[in-house]
Amino acid sequence: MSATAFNSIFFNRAHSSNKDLIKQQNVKSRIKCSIKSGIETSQKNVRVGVLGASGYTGSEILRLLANHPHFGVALMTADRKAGQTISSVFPHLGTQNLPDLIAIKDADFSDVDAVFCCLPHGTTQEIIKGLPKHLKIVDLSADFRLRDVSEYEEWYGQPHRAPDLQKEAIYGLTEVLREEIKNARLVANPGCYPTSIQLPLVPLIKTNLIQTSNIIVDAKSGVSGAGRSAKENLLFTEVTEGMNSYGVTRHRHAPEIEQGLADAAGSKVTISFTPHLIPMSRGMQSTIYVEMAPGVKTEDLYHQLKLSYQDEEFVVLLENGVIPRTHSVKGSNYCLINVFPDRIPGRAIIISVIDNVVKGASGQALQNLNLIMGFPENLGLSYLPLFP
Ligand SMILES: NC(=O)C1=CN([C@@H]2O[C@H](COP(=O)(O)OP(=O)(O)OC[C@H]3O[C@@H](n4cnc5c(N)ncnc54)[C@H](OP(=O)(O)O)[C@@H]3O)[C@@H](O)[C@H]2O)C=CC1
Ligand SMILES: CC(=O)N[C@@H](CCC(=O)OP(=O)(O)O)C(=O)O
Repeated sequence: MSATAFNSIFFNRAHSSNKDLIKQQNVKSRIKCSIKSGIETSQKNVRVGVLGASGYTGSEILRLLANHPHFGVALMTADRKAGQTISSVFPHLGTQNLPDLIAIKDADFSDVDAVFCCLPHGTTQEIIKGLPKHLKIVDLSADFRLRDVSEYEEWYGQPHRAPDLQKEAIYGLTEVLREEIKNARLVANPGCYPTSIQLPLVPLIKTNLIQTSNIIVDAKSGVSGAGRSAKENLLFTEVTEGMNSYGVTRHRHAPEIEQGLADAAGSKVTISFTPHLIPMSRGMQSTIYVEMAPGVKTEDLYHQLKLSYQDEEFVVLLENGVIPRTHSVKGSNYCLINVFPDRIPGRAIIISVIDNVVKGASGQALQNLNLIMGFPENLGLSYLPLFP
């Protein structure tokens, strides 16, 4: 289908009244956010802001948007790097015709349709609370992921600053909550560990193939998962040639994962979860140990996952026996999964890999904004991985 045909389908579907249609066409004609990516400026008919564009997830959104036929970057913010050009901060994006980085307080959102919010958790609630209500928002931070604000306060150690907005937020695990996301104004994009863990477990729990009482997750992340700001434990000397677990028994992603698994089970679920930092820049593996329901075999888990994801572009069950590797998802929006029999009867081992910055953050965020705006959800995302 041509991009022009997409445009007319999109505008007819998403904007039913003539008034809205004219408004959108005006927005389209005003667009100046040209991008030297082979996609014509005139086709970029949705104006997008990237808040936190000088960070890892913000820059990854910009990389993905370079190949998006409809989303043009109208505005980009930074904190310490406000006032700088994108090519000085990220030379790999310097070929793109992007606006300069500005402080959020100087941003004018009147001509912007949607924002990706790529800001640190804890500061995001206050910022989103102050944004104009016409904006569609995909928030990559953890600030709106936990439905229960008291649980947020317990795990994040500070009061929730936007409890009313929390009620409106839809959790953005795309393959699981697609229909809800389509109608959302504010999407709470999942954390990277929660994405890699829930994608394999939710279908197995929903179909009662595994016990929910004894789930153990051993997960590993590349260092970009911790963001771009300088921290002592992220120095090259601290990270290289070694690995370490962190957040043992108390990582803030545990309640997020348990919330999603409890929704699938219809009852409370508690997991053992230990994350590790390993010396690579991007990538994430979750190795998940589960106890199967009585009479269930590993092949049943495999077939159920195959069935659940048979129509999904980005969640892929590998061939029997093939081990998922982080190398095989680098730079892409894929989640690769496989299931193996444990030597202990009745138990299975599930391995799930993603790129933490793509499917674990910016890629899934783009999938979600595509859905909200009525576009095919894979637009801008059909990259093959960068193996090796
Ligand atoms: N990295 C990852 O793999 C994942 C990250 N996330 C979440 O996404 C969000 C962004 O992460 P990431 O890109 O890694 O983080 P970075 O630290 O790399 O980037 C943070 C961005 O926010 C800006 N910023 C920092 N403080 C403020 C402030 N007080 N007001 C306005 N802007 C501010 C920074 O600007 P400047 O650089 O100019 O100071 C920068 O642009 C976080 O909430 C993170 O937890 C979610 C999933 C995975
Ligand atoms: C390696 C590393 O430090 N990873 C981060 C998780 C990244 C992520 O998904 O973070 P949010 O929940 O903040 O969005 C961590 O463990 O806190």
